[in-house]
Amino acid sequence: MKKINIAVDGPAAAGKSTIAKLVASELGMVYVDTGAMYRAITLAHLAQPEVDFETLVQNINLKIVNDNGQKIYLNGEDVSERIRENDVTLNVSHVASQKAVREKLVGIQQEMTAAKGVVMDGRDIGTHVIPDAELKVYMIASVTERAERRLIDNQQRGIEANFEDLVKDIERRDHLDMTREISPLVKANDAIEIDTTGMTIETVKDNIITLAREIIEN
Ligand SMILES: Nc1ncnc2c1ncn2[C@@H]1O[C@H](COP(=O)(O)OP(=O)(O)OP(=O)(O)O)[C@@H](O)[C@H]1O
Ligand SMILES: Nc1ccn([C@@H]2O[C@H](COP(=O)(O)O)[C@@H](O)[C@H]2O)c(=O)n1
Repeated sequence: MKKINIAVDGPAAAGKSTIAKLVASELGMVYVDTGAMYRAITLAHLAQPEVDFETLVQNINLKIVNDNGQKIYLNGEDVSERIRENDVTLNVSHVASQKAVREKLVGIQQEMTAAKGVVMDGRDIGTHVIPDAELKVYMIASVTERAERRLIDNQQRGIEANFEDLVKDIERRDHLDMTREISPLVKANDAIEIDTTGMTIETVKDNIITLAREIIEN
């Protein structure tokens, strides 16, 4: 069977991680959530705001473990849940705009995808990390639907949230991610756009599996 990489990009809370995880599991591929990596560096920055980004990333120990999903360890500590909290979410787009941070993480991500067989989600996967990915998906949904989904998500994780603040955060983060100088969020020319507004998780997953199987089997 042909081994492929799948890039899933799109704005905040569009459903990228949920769908990427399910697709990877069904196709026996490895799932990688790159947003978690930027969040982990943000956590390290919040602990040492006086350290410049170049020094910070040189001295960081980031470990990604695929264990029915993804776990992320920062300097030996499992921070998979901690990185979802509001202080990290508020600061992550600023940290992700730094050249030293992007160079470090894109390098790690390209190593992870070199042997193929990866479903990777993020903002610059199809445009910069794996521009030769066999399948690229650009996933979008209306801001209100994304905020409603994230509200439920946060409530389930025990993170304080309200709908209006979530709309503002999603719009603010999308704006920063789409207008930054290095690798802004943009749809790759050869990506297939899927608007998941009003679609179930199952339907979105099945659509991508169909697209992937066509490539794998031909
Ligand atoms: N098609 C869908 N229908 C309904 N809910 C969905 C759908 N896709 C995802 N969700 C839910 O929306 C929430 C946000 O999804 P997810 O975390 O996968 O988005 P994301 O694009 O990876 O977000 P971020 O980039 O901010 O990490 C999750 O709780 C997920 O279960
Ligand atoms: N490839 C990526 C992935 C993420 N980012 C930045 O991280 C933030 C958090 O990502 P989530 O997917 O966990 O929401 C995101 O808002 C981006 O600022 C990135 O730059 N590139």
